[in-house]
Amino acid sequence: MLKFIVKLHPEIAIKSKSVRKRFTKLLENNIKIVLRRVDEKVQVRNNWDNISVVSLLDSEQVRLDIIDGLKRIPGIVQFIEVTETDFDSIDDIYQKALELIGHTIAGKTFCVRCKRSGKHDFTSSDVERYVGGGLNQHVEGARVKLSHPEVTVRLEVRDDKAYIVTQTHLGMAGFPLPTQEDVLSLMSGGFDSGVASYQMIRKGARTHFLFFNLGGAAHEIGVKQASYYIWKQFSSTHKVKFVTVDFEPVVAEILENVENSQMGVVLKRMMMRAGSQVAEKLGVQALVTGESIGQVSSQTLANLSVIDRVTETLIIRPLIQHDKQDIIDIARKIGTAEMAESMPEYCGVISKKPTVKAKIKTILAEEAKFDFDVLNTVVENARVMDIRDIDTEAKQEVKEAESVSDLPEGAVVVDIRSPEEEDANPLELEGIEVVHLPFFRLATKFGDLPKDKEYYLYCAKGVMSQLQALILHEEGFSNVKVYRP
Ligand SMILES: Nc1ncnc2c1ncn2[C@@H]1O[C@H](COP(=O)(O)OP(=O)(O)OP(=O)(O)O)[C@@H](O)[C@H]1O
Repeated sequence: MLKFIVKLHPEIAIKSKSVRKRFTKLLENNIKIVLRRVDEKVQVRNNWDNISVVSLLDSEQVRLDIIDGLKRIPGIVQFIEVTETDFDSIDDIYQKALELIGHTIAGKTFCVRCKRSGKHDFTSSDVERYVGGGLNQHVEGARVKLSHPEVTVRLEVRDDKAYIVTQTHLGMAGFPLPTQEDVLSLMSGGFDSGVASYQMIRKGARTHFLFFNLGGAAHEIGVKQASYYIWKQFSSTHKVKFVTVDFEPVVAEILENVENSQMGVVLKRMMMRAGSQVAEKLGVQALVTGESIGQVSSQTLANLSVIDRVTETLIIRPLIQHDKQDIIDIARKIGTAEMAESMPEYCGVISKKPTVKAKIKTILAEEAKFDFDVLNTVVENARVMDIRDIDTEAKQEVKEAESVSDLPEGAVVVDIRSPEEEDANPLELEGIEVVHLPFFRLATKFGDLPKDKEYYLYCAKGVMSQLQALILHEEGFSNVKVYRP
């Protein structure tokens, strides 16, 4: 039996009874949805102070999948893994503790904490002393230290069962989805907008995605895949929309009419205007961007203030004070960094000397030359899709092989992982030709491979391989598929 206990987030625990009830109910439901994909009979119980998860599928893979699932559900700060055991005496509890957690205290200071409920002829302190004493004596280098020990061994005795905490895991924290109102995240696919979207999901806001296509087909593919990935990883319990607005006509109008140094701010204001209209259509109250103070010369307070004044809609900038390195670290942790690194960026407008001190009067004068029918038309023609269709469409476009036996005769597998990843986990496929071409070289080197073969891209998670295959298709390489075992 696998058992986990999801501790209640301290920020949820201090809420009023009715709010706490609503939050924990949502969390319970989300846990059920995610974990039923691992074990459809998983038992999830809301015990008010915690939520317990039990699976009778006693396999290591199921255990790892449950841990992975719980780590990707907003609103979970911490969860513990527990082993349940029967006992007749305190010594039975000690023996089981020695077997399960003895190795975790070797060479360390530790203490034992026990909670007890039910009728027993011993107290919880008796258990702490007996188990602590035994471990102190029999585990190499382990030493009891009651204040500030390196490891705390946690036990619970409830009636005729004892529970031993074998591991503590950290979750993504935040609040359960959807305890906050919906938001619409402006996604450009770089490090920032991906992390900003993740931060809003983490805070319990159902996060829809909006992409302004400035003219790069490969960029659109990249942003769609990155958005789908973020949704699938952290908020797949709730359906969201992905919206594409064709911004090429708006860019053309800006290039033609707006003074060079003001183009960047005007483009952002056009995005906010369009974003507000799309948000209204979707019934969403706030826009999210990945902007951060001083990150690029145009992201100054003066410019952000002028950008804000274009709309009444709330604009949230979760990364406003983050350093770039922090953002990249988070992107790496959540798995969007490689996608951001390989995102074919498309700027649309490039100013030689972009203003860092936009003035509302100057901007309004520039915008007076702009034909707003162009903006209204692109918003009217916005394509709103269910985010799940991104994957369906991608799978229709790029064929997949799920095992070596699916690979046709003469097929070549292209390992697109980074050299470090390849070294750590080499890909060995008997009888199949494997070529190594890291994803960041595909754009420049794929064309050099012989044209008469079929290529199956491979990466660890199957996300980058799909993204890169779609981009290569867009570039005319129809002989590219995905190998996703
Ligand atoms: N084509 C676009 N579609 C949707 N949103 C966009 C687009 N371009 C920019 N944005 C929004 O504006 C923010 C700032 O964009 P900008 O290009 O100035 O900075 P950036 O550092 O390149 O952002 P990112 O790392 O997110 O690509 C982005 O984080 C995103 O929220």
